[in-house]
Amino acid sequence: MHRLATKLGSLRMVSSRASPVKATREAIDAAVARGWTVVAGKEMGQARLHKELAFKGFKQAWAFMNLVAIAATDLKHHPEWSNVYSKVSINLTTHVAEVPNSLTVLDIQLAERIDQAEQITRSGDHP
Ligand SMILES: C[C@H](O)[C@H](O)[C@H]1CNC2=NC(N)=NC(=O)C2=N1
Repeated sequence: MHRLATKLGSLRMVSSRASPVKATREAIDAAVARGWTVVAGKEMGQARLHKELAFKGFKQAWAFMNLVAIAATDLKHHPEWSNVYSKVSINLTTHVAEVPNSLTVLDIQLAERIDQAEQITRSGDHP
């Protein structure tokens, strides 16, 4: 009995998080209209949304990244990004998309939150 219980317990450990669904064409087009680029996935990779941002300086770039970190934590969906001084380069993709090699609603939601974070940061007074 013990072994069966252990086995069942391990099964329960499997994440119940459903795979995020494919983003709609309209949502992707809206992101592209806001400056995002769709990069087709490589053989093993996933399709991704890409954006490059330039800020006034490092502090403003960092303030932006801090806002994005909050959004990513909320969504449990995280960017693949890099920062060089005032520049931030962002890729959004879903590791376990329901439809392989597709952009998902989480990529779209995070892109929307990133664009809000950009507007907030640029309206602020971060040198
Ligand atoms: C358990 C955790 O929430 C998952 O592994 C999340 C973490 N952040 C993530 N971020 C991204 N971009 N894709 C994912 O599939 C993903 N999965």
